[in-house]
Amino acid sequence: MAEINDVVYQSSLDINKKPHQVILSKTHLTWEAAVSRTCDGSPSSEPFIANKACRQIPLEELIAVCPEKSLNHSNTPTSARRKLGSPKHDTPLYIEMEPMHPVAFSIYVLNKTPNHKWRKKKVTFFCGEEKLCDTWVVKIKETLSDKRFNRPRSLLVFVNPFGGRRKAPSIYDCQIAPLFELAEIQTHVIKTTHANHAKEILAHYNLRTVDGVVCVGGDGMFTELLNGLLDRRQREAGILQTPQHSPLPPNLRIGIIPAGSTDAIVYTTTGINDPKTSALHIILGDSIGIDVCSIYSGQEFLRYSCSMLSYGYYGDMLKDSESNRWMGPSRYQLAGAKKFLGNRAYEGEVSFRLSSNTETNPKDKVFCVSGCNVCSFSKEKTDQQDSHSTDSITEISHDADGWHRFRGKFLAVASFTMSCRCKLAPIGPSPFCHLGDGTSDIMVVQHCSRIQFLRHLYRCSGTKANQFDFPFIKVFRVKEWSFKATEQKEEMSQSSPGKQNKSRECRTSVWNCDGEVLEQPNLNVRVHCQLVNLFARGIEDFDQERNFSSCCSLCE
Ligand SMILES: CCCCCCCCCCCCC/C=C/[C@@H](O)[C@H](COP(=O)(O)O)NC(C)=O
Ligand SMILES: Nc1ncnc2c1ncn2[C@@H]1O[C@H](COP(=O)(O)OP(=O)(O)O)[C@@H](O)[C@H]1O
Ligand SMILES: [Ca+2]
Repeated sequence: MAEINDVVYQSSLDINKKPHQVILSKTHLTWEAAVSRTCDGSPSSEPFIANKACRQIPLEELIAVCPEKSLNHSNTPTSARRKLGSPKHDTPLYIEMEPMHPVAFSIYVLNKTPNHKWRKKKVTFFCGEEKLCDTWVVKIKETLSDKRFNRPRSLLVFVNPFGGRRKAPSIYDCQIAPLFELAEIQTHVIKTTHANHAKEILAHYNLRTVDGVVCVGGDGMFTELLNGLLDRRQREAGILQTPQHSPLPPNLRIGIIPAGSTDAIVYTTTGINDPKTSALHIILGDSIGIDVCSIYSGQEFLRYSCSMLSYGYYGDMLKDSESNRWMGPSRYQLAGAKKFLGNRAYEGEVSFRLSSNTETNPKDKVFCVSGCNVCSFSKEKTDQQDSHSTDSITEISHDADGWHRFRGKFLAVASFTMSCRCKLAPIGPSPFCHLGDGTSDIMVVQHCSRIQFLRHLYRCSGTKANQFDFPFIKVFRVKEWSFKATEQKEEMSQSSPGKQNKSRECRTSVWNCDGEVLEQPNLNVRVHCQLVNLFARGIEDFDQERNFSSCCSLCE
């Protein structure tokens, strides 16, 4: 076994009835078969192949440790109540046994499976005596509670019983609560009774008693928590929510257990929409800073958002879908098809300030991954005011103040502050968008034929990342932007002028903001780099995962 630094505790313990030397250090739990033996039982002259008999677990991946109350040394489950007497007895006879003192403990280790799905794996250590077992459990728990692991001990959980397929309560009770219990996380669980219930509670709750806030629901429910925490923080700090002020970050991390319709935020921050995976990210204390947009209508603050904000096609689709909430997630497909057939274009002007990160752009083929360099070294963190030159963008007028303007008739205008992966769009409608670079990707779909728009939508649902490669689509990486709808005009009916048949045609759409309708068409939006932290780590490199899962025979 390689030399291990910072040893906290070590002893010989049995795993699968074989003696092992087990070492707890400040960073790892390591075990190695104590004596290697050949097939005939005699000591081997060859050392064990490292990955067959030695296992090293980084403590960041240790989910929990528990004494095994029902195991004795010979690995036979026993019971405190034992059945006696002959099988002929109608009523079995029981005698009370002394409760068993645990002589074994189990650890639950993170098991990364393909497609970013996480599960737990159990390894049991037999100690032979109660005292040694107690010492091991205490030592491991003490080490894991070190601040550097940043694990939550107490959580406030909101369950939205009306989100998605209405399964949030059963998902929480059956899949998530047992995991939190295993990890000894205290929870205060609140089942919401109405929209904005969670936000109301967050306005007054004693947040010092918890280490994080969790929602069991969709993107809309997450956005409620995001707004609740940010509003509270600004109010307490006396920060005005105006376009001239920068919001302060909340002190708590947010966790999302997916139980909504789209679940784009969870998908984009963990790589999958799987409730147990999300719970494990929370238990292990993962943390990632994500960008948040503040949205205003003139000077009036409207709300915060961190995924998709879109006008025209996706706005109309959302508004239409609201009356069909009973359909669950498929309401979006029906409304999407209807609005596609309408092929409605809206006139307006998009203006924006480009990102200071000149080396990146929405088509640069650089995915945001866990530990992403673009996010880590983003210049937007320092809130730089200078935008780089945009000489290559010819159709756009630029002002001396760094603002660029783009006027036209649009089928859709959308800003993506993260790639917004979801089942419908597996690498996201803006695949190279970053979680924490301080920018949003603005997409403008100019008026085009249905077949052209369908080709764009179809490409969004694929994995080639070529949905922007059309002449009628423009994309920009920006740190601030605004939209102004062209003024409505009252139109006199040309067909029957004598009847004075005035018709006011609705020429504006609505905004789809994380699945909520914003009725004000004219918005100004600023991106705040990594303003909130989530219990997640971004999408991990897949090769790394494959290497991990084949590391050890004990794991198989
Ligand atoms: C040929 C048809 C192909 C269709 C591909 C369409 C691409 C879809 C891109 C969807 C982007 C979703 C971004 C996330 C939005 C959510 O915040 C929002 C609300 O999510 P929630 O219902 O709260 O989970 N959902 C929707 C559909 O607007
Ligand atoms: N008990 C409730 N009844 C009705 N609406 C609720 C309730 N709790 C939360 N909401 C609202 O439901 C909206 C959608 O919830 P969400 O969990 O995102 O589901 P979905 O993904 O299906 O839209 C949220 O914006 C939230 O404000
Ligand atoms: Ca971003």
